[in-house]
Amino acid sequence: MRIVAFNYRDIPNFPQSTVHGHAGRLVFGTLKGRPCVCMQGRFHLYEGYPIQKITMPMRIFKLLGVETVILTNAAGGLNQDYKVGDIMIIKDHLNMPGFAGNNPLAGPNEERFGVRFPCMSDAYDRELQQLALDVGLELGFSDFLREGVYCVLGGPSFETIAECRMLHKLGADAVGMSTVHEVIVARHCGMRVFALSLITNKAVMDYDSEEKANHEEVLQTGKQRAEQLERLVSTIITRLEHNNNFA
Ligand SMILES: O=P(O)(O)O[C@@H]1C[C@H](O)[C@@H](CO)O1
Ligand code: HPA
Repeated sequence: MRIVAFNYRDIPNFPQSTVHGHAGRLVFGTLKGRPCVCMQGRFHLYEGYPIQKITMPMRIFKLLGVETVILTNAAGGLNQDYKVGDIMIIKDHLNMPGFAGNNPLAGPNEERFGVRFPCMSDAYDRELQQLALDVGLELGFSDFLREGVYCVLGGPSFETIAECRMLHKLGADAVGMSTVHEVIVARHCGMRVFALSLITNKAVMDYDSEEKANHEEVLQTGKQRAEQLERLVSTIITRLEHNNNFA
């Protein structure tokens, strides 16, 4: 497979990855015959970037002709049935920074991308969720494939026990520090969105627990499930190719 990669630092006005484990490259290539562009590393609020800057790649992708965006993240599991290593198909989100007015679409609306008040009740494409479940079944991944609600916080501190308990009560199954802002901007400009969380750690919900969330565990679980995640995503992409409804 031929790929062409650009370091973020060589792309004018592109933000730089500052997080350990995020390579900071934009990779163009074909995956199972379909043209793709892949971000090796994303941007987060906690890196200090304005929210419009961390979501800028979504608008670049739209201008490049991208129709479907597949987002992945690492997240802490709030749902007590979840295990480390589970892959959660995101069916909805809670946008905590958005509750406080920190929304990537705040400010003058860019009409060439989308409407002032975009709907978010259909943010996560249901056909793609079903496709992922079907593909997961075929690949024998059903034991660790889940569906749930992802909650974004600003980070970079991990959550307190009280915060985890509250988020769980509010209906979140997993908590993280990314994705939702990208989803909002991608949906605003009409791209189809599918998103997955890898449950890299269990959120600490109990004052007797000795467990502590840490980035090393997040990276380690990511490595352990990387191959399966790659098979899941690449097989989903293959199926997009075979179904005109998805093109
Ligand atoms: O970019 P994601 O959301 O996958 O990364 C998560 C959130 C923090 O950046 C980091 C914490 O370990 O992982
Ligand atoms: N909380 C927030 N973000 C995360 C977590 C977590 O427990 N794990 C990976 N990213």
